[in-house]
Amino acid sequence: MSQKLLEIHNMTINVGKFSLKDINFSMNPGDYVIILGPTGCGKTVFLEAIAGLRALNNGALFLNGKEITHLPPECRYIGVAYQDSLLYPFLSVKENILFGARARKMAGDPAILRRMEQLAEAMRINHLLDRYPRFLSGGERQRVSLARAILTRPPLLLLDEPLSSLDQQTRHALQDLLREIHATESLSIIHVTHDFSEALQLGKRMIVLHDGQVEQEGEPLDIFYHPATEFVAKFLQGENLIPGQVLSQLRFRENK
Ligand SMILES: Nc1ncnc2c1ncn2[C@@H]1O[C@H](COP(=O)(O)OP(=O)(O)OP(=O)(O)O)[C@@H](O)[C@H]1O
Repeated sequence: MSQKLLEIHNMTINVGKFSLKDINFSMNPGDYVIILGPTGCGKTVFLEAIAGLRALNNGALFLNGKEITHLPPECRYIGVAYQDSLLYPFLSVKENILFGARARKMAGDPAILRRMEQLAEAMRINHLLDRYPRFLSGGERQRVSLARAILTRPPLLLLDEPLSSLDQQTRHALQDLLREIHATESLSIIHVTHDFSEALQLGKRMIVLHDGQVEQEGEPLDIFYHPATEFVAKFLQGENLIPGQVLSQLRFRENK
């Protein structure tokens, strides 16, 4: 059997009055997994635990078969991009993209500089390399943030609502880009969103979280048509997608 990329065994995390309870999860290399759920259900805590920013109260994490439960974030080499692109305002686009490489003393390596240029072209930001973040649009900032997160080819990319502060047109363009780079860069992605139509556009697999627990797991469309619990049914009903619209969105995805 092939090696799992990520395995989570009985993960429990208590933060204040909230608990992420006894999560079991695994993914294969190349998977694009969506974590969907309402505000406050624990999506960010889930990602932060994988990134190493939250300690577990119970359970264990494995990356490529190696236990990482107690490994600090900088030793996990996991890429992360957030809703707010969190670019350094005093660094140019080029310097922002190279930031992680600089921390790992790779920024002067000609291979990394070539990789940065090739990525900037793939992300359609090669004309922006000398600009500073305050002179970029929201969509351009997110492209830079994604390029920075994947520059050093992380084994896993974590996306925490990276598109939710963008207007609809920019969001759709970035969804196309994410689909493209997932394939061309052979990325493994966990993408947190509370937007089911985004899940439908991007993920082959989806986990619905509710109050710190996995409520349902499966293919997005399958979950839409066969919600396992009343909560999932009501949550997806709230998306106001009628089945015809769901199918047309899927056709859009398959035609791409
Ligand atoms: N440091 C903390 N102290 C106390 N409670 C916390 C802390 N961090 C997070 N929480 C709580 O944990 C719960 C889960 O938070 P989390 O940020 O993971 O939710 P989320 O699903 O990502 O929500 P959203 O979609 O709004 O970003 C929330 O109730 C939040 O208030």
